[in-house]
Amino acid sequence: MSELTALSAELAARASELDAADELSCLRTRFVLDDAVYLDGNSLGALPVSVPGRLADVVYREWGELRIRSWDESGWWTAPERIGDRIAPLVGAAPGQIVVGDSTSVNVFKAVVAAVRMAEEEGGGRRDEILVDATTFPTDGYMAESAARMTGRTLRPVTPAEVPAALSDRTAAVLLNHVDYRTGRLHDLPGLTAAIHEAGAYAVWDLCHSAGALPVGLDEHGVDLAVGCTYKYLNGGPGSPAYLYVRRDLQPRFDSPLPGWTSHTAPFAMHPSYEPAPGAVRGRVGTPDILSMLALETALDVWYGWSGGGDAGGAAHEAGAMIESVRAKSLALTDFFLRCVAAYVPKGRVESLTPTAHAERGSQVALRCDDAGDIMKRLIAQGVIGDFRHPDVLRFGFTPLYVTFADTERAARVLAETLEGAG
Ligand SMILES: Cc1ncc(COP(=O)(O)O)c(C=O)c1O
Ligand SMILES: Nc1c(O)cccc1C(=O)C[C@H](N)C(=O)O
Repeated sequence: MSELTALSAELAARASELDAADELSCLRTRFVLDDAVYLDGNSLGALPVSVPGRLADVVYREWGELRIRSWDESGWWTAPERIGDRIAPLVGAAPGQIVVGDSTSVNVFKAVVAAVRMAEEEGGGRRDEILVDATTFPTDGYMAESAARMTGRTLRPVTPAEVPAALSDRTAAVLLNHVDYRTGRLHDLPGLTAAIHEAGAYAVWDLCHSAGALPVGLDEHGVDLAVGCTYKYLNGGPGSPAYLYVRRDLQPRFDSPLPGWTSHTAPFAMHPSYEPAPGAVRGRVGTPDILSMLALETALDVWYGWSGGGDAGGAAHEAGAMIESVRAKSLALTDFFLRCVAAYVPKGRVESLTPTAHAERGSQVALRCDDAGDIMKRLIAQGVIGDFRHPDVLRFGFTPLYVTFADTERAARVLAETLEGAG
């Protein structure tokens, strides 16, 4: 037996052991998957088995038969806050602080402008600077730039590591990503939020790449505002609505730059003047996108009833406990992937951009190599689905709800064969 074959047999055996011991393994059958290794759940989560049936019921019965009555009778009108409360335990928030709707981009805009307006209330125009993560997914930067222009502030891009030194009594708000979309680096949300507060500024976090993959602790760490999408680790489907978290004590001061009628305290009174609703409702804009929203609601079932369910409080507790289990598996998967890559791929052929320290790692592994675009095409053709991020990054996302250790070993092995074949 060659050295590589022996190594491969050993890693495959280890994968079997890890899969056998995995307490989340029963959840994989709740998703529609095929023979491919799906490592792109950090871009679009897999389809939960329960969603098509639920959507058919929403379309044929709730819309087709009940029609307009469904806004009340089927709970459509209150869906944004109800589903917000289903997401809340996954990001460490008590109920009543998250509203689902719009895209992440739109929620970034609402959150940043609202944060600046709060800072202005306290310090007038003296707080004239917004800090933004210089390494951010671009949409956050574009939105922050527009928010800065609209509020008459200066936008200053800095890396998360530079934030503490960049903070001053001029800082109004700071917009950061919890996990970097390119490298998979997990930033220090507790430490950075504390530093931002120390400077008297407001912290806005983008949770797109962390929610559903690791505990966030929004309430525990005193985060002011947060946003995130639901189509990655929350498996809500393509274009499923995003969410906005506004900490409870800040809600009365949340002054939305997009005060649509559904955030009015009496939307059906059709008043000419705007009076914001109390609570999370204040973060709404227009009519909720019910089909996507109810698909998301069903997709979130996987987090509830994992080990029996119980009452609402018990279910929230259970979802909170499950995210801890998901985090443990996520780290085990990414550790194992890095180990397999180190074993199979010749030294120097790829360079990992993802930190090895658990405290600094999200739920993806990013590998740099010059021919990444071509390599990813070849990988996909062989049933290993990751993605390519310009100019030279191979990105592999690990969704612990449905990715196995056997998948992980196979992905690394196919990657090594592909890299060898590509010369
Ligand atoms: C960190 C981050 N923020 C924002 C977005 C974009 O969100 P949306 O397209 O929902 O506005 C993405 C991915 O699409 C992202 O990765
Ligand atoms: N939102 C996406 C889309 O509509 C099409 C393709 C990809 C996406 C993504 O989510 C990209 C993702 N945020 C990323 O981290 O690259």
